Amino acid sequence: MPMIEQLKNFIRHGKQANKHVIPDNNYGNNDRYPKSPVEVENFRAYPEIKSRVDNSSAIQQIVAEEREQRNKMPTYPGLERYLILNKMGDGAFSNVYKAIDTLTQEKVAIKVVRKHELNHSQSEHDKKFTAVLARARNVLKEKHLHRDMKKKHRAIERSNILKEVQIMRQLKHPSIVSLLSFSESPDYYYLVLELMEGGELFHQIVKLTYFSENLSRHVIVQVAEGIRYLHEEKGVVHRDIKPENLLFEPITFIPSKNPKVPGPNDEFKEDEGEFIPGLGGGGIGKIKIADFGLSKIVWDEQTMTPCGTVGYTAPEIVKDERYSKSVDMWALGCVLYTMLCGFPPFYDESINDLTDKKRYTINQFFEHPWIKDEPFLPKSNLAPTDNKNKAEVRQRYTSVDSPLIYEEMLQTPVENFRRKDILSPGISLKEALEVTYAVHRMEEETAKKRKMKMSGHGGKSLALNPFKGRLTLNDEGDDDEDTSSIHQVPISETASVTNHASNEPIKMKTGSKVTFMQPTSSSKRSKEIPRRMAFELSLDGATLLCRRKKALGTVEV
Ligand SMILES: Nc1ncnc2c1ncn2[C@@H]1O[C@H](COP(=O)(O)OP(=O)(O)OP(=O)(O)O)[C@@H](O)[C@H]1O
Repeated sequence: MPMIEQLKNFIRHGKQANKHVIPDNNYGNNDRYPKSPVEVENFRAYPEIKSRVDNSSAIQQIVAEEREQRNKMPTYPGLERYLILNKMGDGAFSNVYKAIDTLTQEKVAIKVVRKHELNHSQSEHDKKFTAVLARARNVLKEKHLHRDMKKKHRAIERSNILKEVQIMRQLKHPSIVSLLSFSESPDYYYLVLELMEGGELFHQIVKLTYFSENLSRHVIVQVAEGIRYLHEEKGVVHRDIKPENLLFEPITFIPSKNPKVPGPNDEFKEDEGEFIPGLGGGGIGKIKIADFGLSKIVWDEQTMTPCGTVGYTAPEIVKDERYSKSVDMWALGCVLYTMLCGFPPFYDESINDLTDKKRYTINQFFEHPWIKDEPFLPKSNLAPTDNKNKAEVRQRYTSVDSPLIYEEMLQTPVENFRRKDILSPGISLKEALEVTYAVHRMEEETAKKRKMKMSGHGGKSLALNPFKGRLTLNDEGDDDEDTSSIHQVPISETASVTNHASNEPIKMKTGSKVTFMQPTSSSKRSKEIPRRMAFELSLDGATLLCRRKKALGTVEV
């Protein structure tokens, strides 16, 4: 055992044995160490180190080492109960220390938040904000507005800490760092947290180059469990899921017994060691979500209704994407990508450029080299069926390969490429997935509508016409007949879900309104889909349809 650890053990147990050994105040103060003859006696009496006591020079060395270490640690009024060991990390307004609770002997992490910096623009965070303000001021040219914004910012930061505490207090889950206690002094807020000795997942990704699929799955499932708890049980959206905010408990690293021999084109990867399902690998055991500084409670946990005054919450607020659970789901995907690849999906040195890297527009998609540089794909200015294009592709292809294959492929009916040996007769995987997505979307849209209705803003509520028959999902435009904004689910052209009761196909479009249409309706919305009989899927047990059936009473689907 390293000397320093032995001393810590001594401090821990020695304190239990005799309170006078370690005074309960002045961390970093040399008086904390046994100096008086009585204390030295106590020190010597402690059995675990008795064998070493005879070697006084060794003890002195231990004490000197620890003193040196401890002298670097700051002292905080109100934290006398804790023995601060070392700094584990920091944030914009905080330092996080590893410490020992001398009452319980438990190791903890203490996040010390500087109130002063919440009130003065000294931090990096504030400097950035000042720069933004300067830009805003140039635009606004209104000083009083600038002052208001600044004040507001400080108030927001302060309330963020308290909000973080308020949210964390309610949480109890194996994938979430627990808040053990909260206190404050005139200058600081103290958050005593469950200690995650491994630190940030971020560093481990860097260390191991990237993670194997097994390890990535091990991590992401735990994070997802935490997110599910936050979203489904607590109505909380974290909003800052990233490898820096995912902390881990270390496990012993066991070097790979049969290291994979890398191929000539394989990227170098650090050995991540043996992986044990359920336990972990790469030194990573349990994973927990930390840092709730940007979290929001979006749902009332009791009523499971949107926060805010029900009935007065504007749809914009209810639907606000910044508060949406999908924000965390997006981040979850980014974390998984980062673990598997070793770099994030979106990155740029410049913050401004980075914020531009968001989802592709459809035109950017077509401009991507992976699409654009493929010579045999039809070009956007040439429809795939365009004869000129066909001729061009044909000419290129036949010049490099067998013209026979090309001809053969052209003549082979598409049907022949369908795999008939999977799933139930007549249903392809693609169709199955498309139906799944469509039904999922329908459920989401219905839930959204219900939410809006509950908050009193479902003005254009679910005006379901109880006509037995085809089901269409219309856009939010309610009664307006313009169908230009209706997005067809891919399925609509290729698949249908049969209503077993009426034997009518169910037609699906995306959008937030659900309306039953007369089978014979000539409305623009209900563009007929050729009835495709490629597959049938029983939706008798589908929640959405069952609910609807219940609501309408007369409709059988
Ligand atoms: N419970 C913990 N156990 C171990 N280390 C921790 C713990 N909590 C925080 N840390 C370390 O301290 C760092 C900063 O903590 P945290 O993110 O909570 O602070 P913050 O002030 O909110 O940071 P930021 O300004 O980056 O949001 C973490 O990234 C991590 O390295």
